[in-house]
Amino acid sequence: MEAEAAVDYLVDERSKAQFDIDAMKIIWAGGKHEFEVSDRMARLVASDPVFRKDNRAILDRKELFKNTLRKAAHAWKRIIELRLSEQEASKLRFFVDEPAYTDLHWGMFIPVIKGQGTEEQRKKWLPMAYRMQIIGCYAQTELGHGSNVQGLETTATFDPELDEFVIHSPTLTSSKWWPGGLGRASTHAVVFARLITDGKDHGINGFIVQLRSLDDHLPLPGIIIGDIGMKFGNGAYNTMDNGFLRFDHVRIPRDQMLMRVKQVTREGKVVQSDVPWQLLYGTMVYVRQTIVADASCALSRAVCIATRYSAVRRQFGSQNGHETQVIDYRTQQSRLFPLLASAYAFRFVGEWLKWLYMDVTQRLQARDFSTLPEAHACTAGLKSLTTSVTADAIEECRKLCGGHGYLCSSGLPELFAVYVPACTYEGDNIVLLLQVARFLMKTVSQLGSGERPVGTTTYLLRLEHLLQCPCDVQGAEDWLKPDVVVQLFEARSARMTVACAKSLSKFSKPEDGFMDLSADLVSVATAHCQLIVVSKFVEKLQQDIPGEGVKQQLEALCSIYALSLLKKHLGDFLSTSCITSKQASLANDVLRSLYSQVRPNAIALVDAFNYTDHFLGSVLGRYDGNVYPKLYEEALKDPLNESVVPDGYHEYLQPVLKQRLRTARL
Ligand SMILES: CCCCC/C=C\C/C=C\C/C=C\C=C\C(=O)SCCNC(=O)CCNC(=O)[C@H](O)C(C)(C)COP(=O)(O)OP(=O)(O)OC[C@H]1O[C@@H](n2cnc3c(N)ncnc32)[C@H](O)[C@@H]1OP(=O)(O)O
Ligand SMILES: Cc1cc2nc3c(=O)[nH]c(=O)nc-3n(C[C@H](O)[C@H](O)[C@H](O)COP(=O)(O)OP(=O)(O)OC[C@H]3O[C@@H](n4cnc5c(N)ncnc54)[C@H](O)[C@@H]3O)c2cc1C
Repeated sequence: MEAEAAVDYLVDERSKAQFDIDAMKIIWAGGKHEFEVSDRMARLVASDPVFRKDNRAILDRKELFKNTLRKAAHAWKRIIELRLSEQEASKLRFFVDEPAYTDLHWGMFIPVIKGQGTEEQRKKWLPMAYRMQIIGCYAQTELGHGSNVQGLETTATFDPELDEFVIHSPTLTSSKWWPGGLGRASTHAVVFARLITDGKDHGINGFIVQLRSLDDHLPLPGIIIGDIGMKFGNGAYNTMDNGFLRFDHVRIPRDQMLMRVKQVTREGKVVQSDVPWQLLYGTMVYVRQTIVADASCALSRAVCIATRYSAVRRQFGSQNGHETQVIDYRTQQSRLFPLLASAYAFRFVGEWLKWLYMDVTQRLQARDFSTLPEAHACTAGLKSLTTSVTADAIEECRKLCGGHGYLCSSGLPELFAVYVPACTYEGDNIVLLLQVARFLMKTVSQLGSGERPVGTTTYLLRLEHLLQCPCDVQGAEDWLKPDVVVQLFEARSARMTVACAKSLSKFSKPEDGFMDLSADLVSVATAHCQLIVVSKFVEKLQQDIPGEGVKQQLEALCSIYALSLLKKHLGDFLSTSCITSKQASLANDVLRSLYSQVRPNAIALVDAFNYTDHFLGSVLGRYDGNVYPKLYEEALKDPLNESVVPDGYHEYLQPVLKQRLRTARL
């Protein structure tokens, strides 16, 4: 193929933008400093050949894993050499874009010790972990139980004679199963086990357990350990060594029990400290909050690929002598632009959730535990909502790219395979929504007793009004009023919550009601979480938004986000009499005009994510839009094309062909 001059096939598209894209980049990144760090780290990774990732789909598991170890070691080397800050290091790992044991070491092992260890324990273990002299993972889930944490079977029995705990796996189903980084890399784990003293079961607690020798990496006596095997997709999450682990009466010193929530004294007495026992679940709250932030990254990445490709791809019709760009089809817009709007919506709700998490952490330090239930409900619900939408959206983006979306070189199959377990890990999404519903039912039931709802449930204080208020939409333009839209989402959520609470009250045992009504409870929780996302988008727009045209674009996206949800869940809004069918029809007209408003800005709106071609890893999403020659080039690189005649021709193809020839002659 001839060498081509550098051409930007999307230059016309970029010239149509009606807003200051540099200002939007800063909004997306969360600030100037965040933008600068992110941009610098992305370029650093993209320019380093060790971080190449275009061969992942064709490496076998062993090569793939070794390559991941190599990249993680190289990343660590660069972090040390360049003296990167924690923020820079974490961005660098993010742009390396390969699931690895380091995610669990930094993302769960260190946080669990920070959150559940005593001061003394933090002083002992964290410096070693920060220097990576030990590598840790989070070993909670077992073969038999994941969601039901209280059902875990691993035991930690106190032996007062030797002042030790004996960690044991009494059954096959008690084998730890899934922890990332456990299979091959970790030297240590925080293991969740039943605390048993003097024959009494005191429930679940975390214990720091060394798994492998720090000299030769061999498992320590009594430890049976390995990788659980290949997972969904080629490459994808198979760079991670999710592992199994069994204990045969493994002894650890008493001071390796994480003792912030419960302590065991030298005599074997269990002392419950004054912090709520639910702090044992605190690491999950922290990680769920990071997963929400991560959802906007995965979603924006898929949307960036699908949007750029939709502007390049032409099929049918005629536009100034060319066929029509597929992005100009209304059907393409109505599938793509709500996803673009969701990417921005999740970005802002993720920012807010980070703030909420920091707020609850500070309160906990000051021994104010009042906002913990709300933080749990928000992190659980938003983790569930954003990951489910993102996983479905990546698949939708693949379809938006037609046949080429199915090629690995589009980047979408791998993105989907890596992303989709987010609907399961850190809490199955349905199980988490049921937690939100439980919280809402409790909040409503306490309204009569004078308990004031807080934070995201404050709207329930206006319950009487929300149960009967009509929707204030007379003409199409009313749908663009944020207060009208927010009140509508509040009314829908309040009405669904009250209806479910009424149905629940008919059961003599609340648990029976929860079982029977669980599908409705999930819908209630979803409505509440969607309200949170819409409100936080609206609140973001009430802040100072610098940059020409930036606020207008975000306003359009906010309306698209809310109105496309309205369209998707029309049944909820109509059946609760929140809107009339006439109002629904007006909302649909407004959506169409909003799509027209976004259309000329679509490419600039995805450019604002500031993704490098290396990070996107997609021929279809290339910044320059030079899709076809690059697709051709990628095809030629496939190992099947290394020889003109394939391996196996002489054994398996030729004999068949020859036989057909003989048959034909007969
Ligand atoms: C840069 C960082 C990178 C980090 C990694 C980033 C991304 C991830 C990448 C890859 C994946 C990697 C790792 C994955 C790890 C894991 O998956 S770790 C395992 C996670 N496991 C789960 O999430 C299990 C889900 N199950 C649960 O959370 C609980 O068991 C469940 C809440 C479902 C039920 O618990 P149970 O005690 O049986 O519940 P109740 O319903 O009776 O609740 C009792 C009360 O406790 C409250 N509560 C429950 N959970 C929490 C919590 N987390 N915090 C605060 N409070 C909580 C609940 O509301 C009840 O309160 P009331 O009594 O009603 O007042
Ligand atoms: C890629 C990946 C990485 C992971 N990493 C880790 C890790 O590092 N450390 C760790 O400890 N764990 C890890 N896990 C485990 C993960 O946290 C669990 O798989 C997850 O919490 C779900 O639990 P489960 O597998 O028991 O699902 P189950 O609870 O068995 O779910 C099966 C089905 O039952 C339904 N269900 C379950 N309970 C209820 C209920 N009460 N009401 C209604 N429906 C219900 C669910 O909705 C689901 O449809 C990982 C998992 C994956 C996939």
